[in-house]
Amino acid sequence: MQQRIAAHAVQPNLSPLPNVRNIIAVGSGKGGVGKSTTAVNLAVALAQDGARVGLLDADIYGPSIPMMLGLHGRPDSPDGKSIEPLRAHGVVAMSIGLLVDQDTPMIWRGPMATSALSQLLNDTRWGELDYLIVDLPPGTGDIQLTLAQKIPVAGAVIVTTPQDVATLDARKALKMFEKVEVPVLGLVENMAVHVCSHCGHAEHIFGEGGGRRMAEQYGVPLLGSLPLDVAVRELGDSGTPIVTNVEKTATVDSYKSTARRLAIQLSGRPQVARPLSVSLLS
Ligand SMILES: Nc1ncnc2c1ncn2[C@@H]1O[C@H](COP(=O)(O)OP(=O)(O)OP(=O)(O)O)[C@@H](O)[C@H]1O
Repeated sequence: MQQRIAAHAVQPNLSPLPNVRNIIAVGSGKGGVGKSTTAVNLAVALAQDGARVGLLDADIYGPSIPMMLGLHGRPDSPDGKSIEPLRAHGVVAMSIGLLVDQDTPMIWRGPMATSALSQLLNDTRWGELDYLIVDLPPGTGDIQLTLAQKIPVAGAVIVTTPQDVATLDARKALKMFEKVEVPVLGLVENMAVHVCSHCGHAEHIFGEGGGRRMAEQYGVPLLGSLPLDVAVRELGDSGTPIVTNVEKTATVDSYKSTARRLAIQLSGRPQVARPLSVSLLS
């Protein structure tokens, strides 16, 4: 039988979800930095390495995971209570975007949004998972803080671009996770460099080295620097995350190595015995 990934410690006052060994939150201080794209590709890359992976789209106001994974149709609820996640590219996924009309704007206030997410987390039939990646809403407001406090996470990943305005907000995300005792497993610097597909010229459109500087300053690992690559956007829009591309490109490599570094960072955290108790979020 294949060796399974261990469960790692969560916030001191919470218990891990049964059957879900490690919840990893993906956050960003700022919107539009590529948090969802990164979450999707990391989830698929971990599954490609043999892990059992789930993806929860907690970006309730702009759920983009269904499109990025190419998911269609409504999830089943055989008993009228629990919901069956949908499956794509080796990952099981759940999103509020699968349960409401695409054109319906989410106008919920904080408490409603967090209780809807708690329900999605608890009522989805995830099955046995090694990793559940949670794509948080962008920012560091009340909703994000409440989620970081209530979801029993083993660690967080912060996505930023190298630009000063993005790293400034990413620092706030880092502080937010520290405040609620969620270990930051590392930073991912997205859109770090653009290589012209015609002439090969490398250009640092959003500045150079912002992610590395921030990682060094705060003593957190830089899990990866991902290029700005039109294929990431095109494939994301068509529901086939770039890591599913059989062509071995530098971009595919950088996502896969980022996923491996993430798994290694998590494996160094304190382990817990097999989770038995049910975590009830309110
Ligand atoms: N490395 C990349 N190269 C090219 N395009 C990218 C890259 N990363 C993300 N994108 C594109 O940038 C846009 C924003 O990405 P995404 O939706 O993942 O960001 P986000 O931070 O989750 O946004 P939001 O704050 O709205 O949730 C998308 O069109 C996506 O395809």
